[in-house]
Amino acid sequence: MADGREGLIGRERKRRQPDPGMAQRTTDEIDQKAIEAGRLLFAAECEFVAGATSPEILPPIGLPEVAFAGRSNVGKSSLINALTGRKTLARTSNTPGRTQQINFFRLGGRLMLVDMPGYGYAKASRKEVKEWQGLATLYLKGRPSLRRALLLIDARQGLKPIDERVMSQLDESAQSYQVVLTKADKLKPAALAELRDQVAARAARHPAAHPELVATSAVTGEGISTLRALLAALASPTPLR
Ligand SMILES: Nc1nc2c(ncn2[C@@H]2O[C@H](COP(=O)(O)OP(=O)(O)OP(=O)(O)O)[C@@H](O)[C@H]2O)c(=O)[nH]1
Ligand SMILES: [Mg+2]
Repeated sequence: MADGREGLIGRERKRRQPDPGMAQRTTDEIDQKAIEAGRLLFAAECEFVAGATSPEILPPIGLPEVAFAGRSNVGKSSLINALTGRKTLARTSNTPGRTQQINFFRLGGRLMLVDMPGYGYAKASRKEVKEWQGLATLYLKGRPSLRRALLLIDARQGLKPIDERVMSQLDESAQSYQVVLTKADKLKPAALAELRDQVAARAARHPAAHPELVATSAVTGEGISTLRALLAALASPTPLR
């Protein structure tokens, strides 16, 4: 299936079976419902609300938040654009380190999408790198409204030592996170399947990592409806002011 729903279906089926309220529905109907909930959420209005360069100007706690984190150039901003179906909502660039602040996008009054500055970018001045990463770390560690961090990994590069360090940091702060492969269009299906297994096995050693791994492409749309469905489950059920 082109949008990578297979993984979701397998695990959701296991997880949802004991729920007595679901007894009358088939598992496929439930999966379709999740996909539809994701479609609906991401069809809603999405607007830029704030760009924070220091902890004092983070927007007030409100909506549940999902942060897009990962190395510079991994495709964080592109994934936000692909999910929301808006090409230029988050600024993307060929130049690593483009997103230099934490950008907040309010989706349908139900979820805040948070575009993080990338890590592992060597060219910026040391002071700048320290400042962005200080802010990012502070945000990831101490934000009560952060429901999940998505840790993006470039499918062409796989998990790097710096990603593992970030994962360990998230484990230590008990911040739930989920690995998302990006640029899946760059790999042949067999190589992608192998990478998925490899990364999933490594992620399984990290206590705060969510077991589900999603492979995405902002170019082909692979995995986008699956990720929308997963994020819809984290959103506020009703719009908040
Ligand atoms: N082939 C392919 N290219 C992608 C994909 N997603 C992003 N890119 C490209 O990767 C480059 C970086 O994308 P961005 O979305 O700006 O990456 P980022 O992680 O936000 O980068 P920083 O903000 O600098 O940390 C751009 O040239 C994108 O066009 C994808 O799914 N497939
Ligand atoms: Mg960016």
